[in-house]
Parts: sequence; C-alpha cells; structure tokens
Amino acid sequence: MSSQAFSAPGKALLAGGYLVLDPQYKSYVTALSSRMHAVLHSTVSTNVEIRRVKVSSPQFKEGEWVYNIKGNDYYQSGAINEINERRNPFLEATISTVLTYIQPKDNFDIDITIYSDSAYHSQDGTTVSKSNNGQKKFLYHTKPIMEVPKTGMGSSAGLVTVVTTALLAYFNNIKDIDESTKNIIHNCSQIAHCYAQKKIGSGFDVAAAVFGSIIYKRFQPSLIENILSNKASNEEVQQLVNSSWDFVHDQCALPPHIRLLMGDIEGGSETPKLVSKVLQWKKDKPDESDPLYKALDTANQKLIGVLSDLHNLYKQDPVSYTSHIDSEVTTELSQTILDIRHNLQKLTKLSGAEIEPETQTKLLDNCRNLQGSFGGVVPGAGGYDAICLLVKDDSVNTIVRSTATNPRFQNVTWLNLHEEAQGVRTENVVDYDGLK
Ligand SMILES: Nc1ncnc2c1ncn2[C@@H]1O[C@H](COP(=O)(O)OP(=O)(O)OP(=O)(O)O)[C@@H](O)[C@H]1O
Ligand SMILES: C[C@@](O)(CCOP(=O)(O)O)CC(=O)O
Repeated sequence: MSSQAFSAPGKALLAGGYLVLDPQYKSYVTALSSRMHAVLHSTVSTNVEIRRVKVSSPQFKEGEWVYNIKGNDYYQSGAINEINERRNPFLEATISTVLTYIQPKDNFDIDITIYSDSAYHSQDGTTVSKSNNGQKKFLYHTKPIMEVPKTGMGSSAGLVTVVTTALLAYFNNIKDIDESTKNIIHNCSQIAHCYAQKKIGSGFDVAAAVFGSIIYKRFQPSLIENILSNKASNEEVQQLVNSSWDFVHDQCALPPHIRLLMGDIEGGSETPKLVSKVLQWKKDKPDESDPLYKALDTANQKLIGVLSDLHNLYKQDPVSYTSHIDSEVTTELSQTILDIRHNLQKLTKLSGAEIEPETQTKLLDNCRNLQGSFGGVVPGAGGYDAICLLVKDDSVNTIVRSTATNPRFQNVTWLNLHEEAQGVRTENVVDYDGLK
C-alpha cells in the first residue's frame, strides 16, 4: 500500500471582483491559511476487474462516494458510477478529467480522504477531532455537506485541486510538486471545476488553490468551451492539459507587518444573482459601465502598486519600514482602499446589485477608524457575506478584543485566518493519523 497527502489553500479576492471575469483586467488574490486536504491510500489490486475510486469526507454526514469506473470515455454518462447514486459533481468531474488525461491501462483501487480546515464552513454545532501527533485538527458536522452553510472561501476549488493532485500523483508517480506539475494540476482542475459548474467562471479560486497568493488575469474562456459541450475528443483534452495557457498568475504576498483580517457577516448573498445583474447592466449601459470599469481598474492597479512599493521599501530599509507603515505611505494604502470602495459603491448604485450595500458601508467605515486598520473591502462578489480588512500585525488582537463588545460590530465574527501564500503542497501522511 502507498500513501500520500496534499493540501491547497482557500482564497479571498481583495481587488478585481467582476472585472476578473474579463481577460483584460488584473486582480489581486490572497491565499488563506484555511486549506483543503486529501490523503490518498492505494492498494495494488489483485482483482483483475477493479477500477475504483473511493472518496470519504468524514467531517460531513453521508460524506462517502464510491465510484466504479467503466470504459475509457470518462465524460460519457455511465462511465463514473457512484454505487449509492450519491451526487458530488465536483468529484465526478475531477475523476473524469484526470482519467481522460491519464488514460490508465492498469486497474486501480484508490481511497482518498478529504479534510477541510474550519474556516470554510459555519462552525455551529461541530465537534473537534485531533490527529495523534496533534499536527491536524478538524471540525466535524452533523449534517451532509449540502446542508452546511459555506463562508465563501472556495471549498469546491480546493476540493477539485487536492483531488486532482492526489490522482495525478498516484498515476504519474509524483513526489514533489514543481512548477510544471502545478501547470498540469491547474489545467486539469480548471477544466474539472468548469465542467462541474456547467459554466466557465473566471477561475481565480482554482488558480489560487494551485498557485497560492497571485496577481491573476484569467484564461480565454474559448479554451474550455468544447469540453463543456462534450465535443472534445480524449486527445483534445490531453493536448489542452499539456498546453501552455495564456493567463497571468504572478506570485504575491501582503507586505511585512500587514495582516489580513476576515470577518464573517451574519446574513449572506447569492453570488450568481449578483454576477448576472452586473453583467446585464454592463451590456445594457455601456456608457455607464465602461468609465466605471476603467475607474475601478485604476484603483485596483493602484492597490497592487502600493503593496509592491511597500515590499520595496522593506527591502531597502527594514528598520525604518515600520515607522513608514505608520505614516504617509499608509495614508496612500488607506486612500487606495477607499477609492476601490467608492467605485464599488457606484457599481452597487448603477447596476442595482447589492455589492457594497449600505450596512456594509457603515461597517467598513467603522472598521477604517479602528486603531491599526488601513480599512477594508467586501471581498470577491461582495454582498452581505464577509468583509476583509488590512491591519497592522500588532493590532490584530486589540481589534478583535475591542470590537467583541462593541454593538457596531455585533454582526461580525472574525475568522481565525491569515494569509498563507503557498499554493498546493505535499503534507506528511502521519500528521493525519488518528483522526476520526
Ligand atoms: N469537504 C468537502 N467534502 C466533499 N465535498 C466538498 C467539500 N467541500 C466542498 N465540496 C463540494 O463542493 C460543493 C460546494 O461548492 P460551491 O462552489 O457551491 O462552494 P464554494 O466553492 O465553497 O463557494 P465560493 O465559490 O462561494 O467560495 C459542495 O456541495 C460539495 O459538492
Ligand atoms: C464576481 C466574481 O468576480 C468574484 C466572485 O468571488 P467570490 O466567489 O465571491 O469570492 C465572479 C468570478 O470571478 O467568478
């Protein structure tokens, strides 16, 4: 029996919501310390007939999917059969995509166990399980995955990425994840995620799960269209996975001493509804949307520039950097965050989509005034889901403590999260031993 483990990060889109859908705009994506994990065990099958992938997700009720696999056209219905007829489109699409790419000749019997860190889902009514050596700790829910509220950190992108990585590692005997392996993982995961969602999104969540914190410019949607309509042959899928996609994923990280603080907000929004409202308005009112998209992009690019300037300042003089971030440079950072918000407020008004609704505006204004805060935004598609602040690292505890009893912040739960810029990586299998 051989065993391997992998993990991939969740994400927050700090700048670039909506614009990232268009290949001309760059966005800023932060990878988070909340990660999705996959532990793979495989046995060499002596049973000539067996081609099986079993995926367990023990943190959720009925979290087990056993797939028997037939033939070699893995996107055809009937090729990937779950023995209890349980659906998990993300797992089905991942298995189909990797098997189409690999075209395995031999039989296989693979067990994958999924674990997700606590910030991906609401933590109400959970119990904890720790591994034997104390390295991993996960929360267990009483309900099936479909019934547990999500926090919007990209659980499906994380799932697709770690399962893709585990399967590719098994079939291609991969031990280390180098850059060229990451490209293959990315391309397979992106195809599988689109296939499962039955639409081509911007893909920033999958790219962050693979590459970590990135400045991201999307791939051309036309790359995947044929696969989505089941028109691509196995060879075409293989060629697409092996080809070099034209997209930007430049590594980035927040500057030293600047921390991301993510607040979960009571209430929620439906991203697809917000997106369709914005896209409809953009189509109907180009005279309004063209200048606003331009202004929002200018503010987003300014933020990317200010963060990069701060890195350079630190490199030049780490000692005086600390006083710099207290003074004028940070005025620029706060001002840029405010510029982004003003444009998102305009987008809210003009499109009618509640991206930065009034209650979030009030909350973000209050957050801006907290000691050590550079201000914050509604991440990603916005709405009532979350807020994302940039704060000085030595202020995190004070902010969390001082807001706990303040009625202005009563709807906010600060998540136990920070940036972890690294993308998909290998983990030690023993760190998971003893979990429920
Ligand atoms: N731990 C897990 N185990 C098994 N399946 C999972 C797990 N996490 C996510 N999934 C799959 O992903 C689906 C959720 O995907 P969805 O795209 O709706 O959420 P998300 O990626 O967390 O959201 P967002 O894109 O807003 O961040 C679940 O219904 C399930 O099929
Ligand atoms: C609105 C959009 O640009 C961002 C959605 O981000 P999130 O899933 O809310 O983090 C849509 C997309 O990029 O897929």
